[in-house]
Amino acid sequence: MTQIAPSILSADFMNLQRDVQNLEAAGADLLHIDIMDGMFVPNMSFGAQVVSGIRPLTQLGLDVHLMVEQPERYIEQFITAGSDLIMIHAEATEHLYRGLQMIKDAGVKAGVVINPGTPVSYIESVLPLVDQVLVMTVNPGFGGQKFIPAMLTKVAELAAYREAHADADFTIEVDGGVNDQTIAACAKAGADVFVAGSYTFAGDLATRIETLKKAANEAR
Ligand SMILES: O=C(CO)[C@H](O)[C@H](O)COP(=O)(O)O
Ligand SMILES: [Fe+2]
Repeated sequence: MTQIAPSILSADFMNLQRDVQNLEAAGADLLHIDIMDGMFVPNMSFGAQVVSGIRPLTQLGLDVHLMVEQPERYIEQFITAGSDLIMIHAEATEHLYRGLQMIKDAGVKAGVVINPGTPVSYIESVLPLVDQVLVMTVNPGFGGQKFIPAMLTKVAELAAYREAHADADFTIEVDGGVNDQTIAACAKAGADVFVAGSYTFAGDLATRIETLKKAANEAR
């Protein structure tokens, strides 16, 4: 099933409540929330307080992308803040399995993320545990970057793995440079959840979300 997850990185932070509510009214399926620590990625965004602030404003699931070194230090905060799904980068911790287990033990969905330079084989041992795999289709840290088409082979590899393993029960998400031109190839490769920040906010929200959904569904 296609799910469009607008990233609030492209929202107007001084009018975040308005933008979150407009996204829900416009037909977004999830809210993608980017947390950047200025260490794992060369940019900072905001912390768990913002997730707590958003939580009572919307019924949408909060899809939290932690671009943070040693994310296990902050997992509890993001659970308490009301995240529905917490994703940690495979490259950011020596204790990937432990981090994912911490999230699952709290009854929250857990996701693993891989950077453009990280192969699917690196996360194979955690695939039976996770609810979502996020394939970065840009180098993490900034919105508005160009989609990297070579990442599609990883999406297809994950889709084939899921097909072949009865114990695999994860959605495949793509993040970075997703727009009306790039989404079809992602859907064809097997992605289910599509993050779109700059594209969604560059026009009428409902029209853009609908355009993305239609292009993904037609490509399947
Ligand atoms: O994780 C991210 C950046 O690291 C963002 O989710 C992503 O870049 C979305 O922005 P855009 O759709 O503008 O590429
Ligand atoms: Fe993201």
